[in-house]
Amino acid sequence: MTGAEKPLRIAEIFGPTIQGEGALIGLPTVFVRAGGCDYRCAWCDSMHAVDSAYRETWAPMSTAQVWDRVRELSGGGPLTVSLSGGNPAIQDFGPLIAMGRAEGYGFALETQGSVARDWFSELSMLVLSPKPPSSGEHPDWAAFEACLAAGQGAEAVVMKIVVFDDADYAWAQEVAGRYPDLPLVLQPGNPEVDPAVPVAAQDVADRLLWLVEKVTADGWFRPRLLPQLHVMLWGNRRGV
Ligand SMILES: C[S@@+](CC[C@H](N)C(=O)[O-])C[C@H]1O[C@@H](n2cnc3c(N)ncnc32)[C@H](O)[C@@H]1O
Ligand SMILES: Nc1nc2[nH]cc(C(=O)O)c2c(=O)[nH]1
Ligand code: SF4
Ligand SMILES: [Mg+2]
Repeated sequence: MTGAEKPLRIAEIFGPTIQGEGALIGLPTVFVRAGGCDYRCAWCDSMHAVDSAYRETWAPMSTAQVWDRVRELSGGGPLTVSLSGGNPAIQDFGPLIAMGRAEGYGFALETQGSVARDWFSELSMLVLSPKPPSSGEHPDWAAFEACLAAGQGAEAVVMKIVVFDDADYAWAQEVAGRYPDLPLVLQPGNPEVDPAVPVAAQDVADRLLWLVEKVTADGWFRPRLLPQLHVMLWGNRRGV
């Protein structure tokens, strides 16, 4: 590590796999999962990157070390790297994005929209995923709007809302109405987040069907409804 650079805390780097969620669903990608989060969602499927009990498993890595691993896994790529976590926005991924972009890679980043960074403008896609009532968290809308402003220069900004129940659905409709110009994805929530417990693809499909029936019954034609494709394929296994 050089000079005064603060190491990144990295929970895992894995791939190539496919992007299982949202607007880039199905696209081959390599994941960089940052360790640490300012939220504690009741149903978080990535607690190994959130709970400080796992802190010892997060590797301190320089930007160059992270980049070397991404390059190794992607066989020289280029592809669209997925930055997730935890909340990747609580760390400085600006230098990594600059390094990758210089080699023709793109970057998509998933965040709840609680912390804005100027380097959001360098992203191929900023995915903002404000948390619904079932999460137990309460979005700070001023921070969310700062994220939207910071993402102005990004190639795309998308809102992705997880829906577990009727209250989340009503909340998603209300929030979507406040941001009429944002492309919107609704994703059914997965109540089973233990990596050791298998998830039946049919259960994922059933939860998506519940959501499809709601939006079609309501004549709400704006959102795109997508499952967590990786959960259908691999359940909650880590590293895929
Ligand atoms: C693990 S989070 C990490 C990035 C960021 N902290 C966030 O929440 O947007 C990645 C995505 O997974 C979603 N997610 C987390 N747990 C989930 C679950 N049990 N079912 C469905 N989606 C979930 C989040 O809402 C977010 O869109
Ligand atoms: N394949 C795959 N797609 C994903 N999309 C979002 C993920 C995440 O945990 O942020 C994720 C993940 O963990 N794996
Ligand atoms: S904000 Fe994202 S990573 Fe953090 S606890 Fe919620 S779902 Fe998990
Ligand atoms: Mg996940």
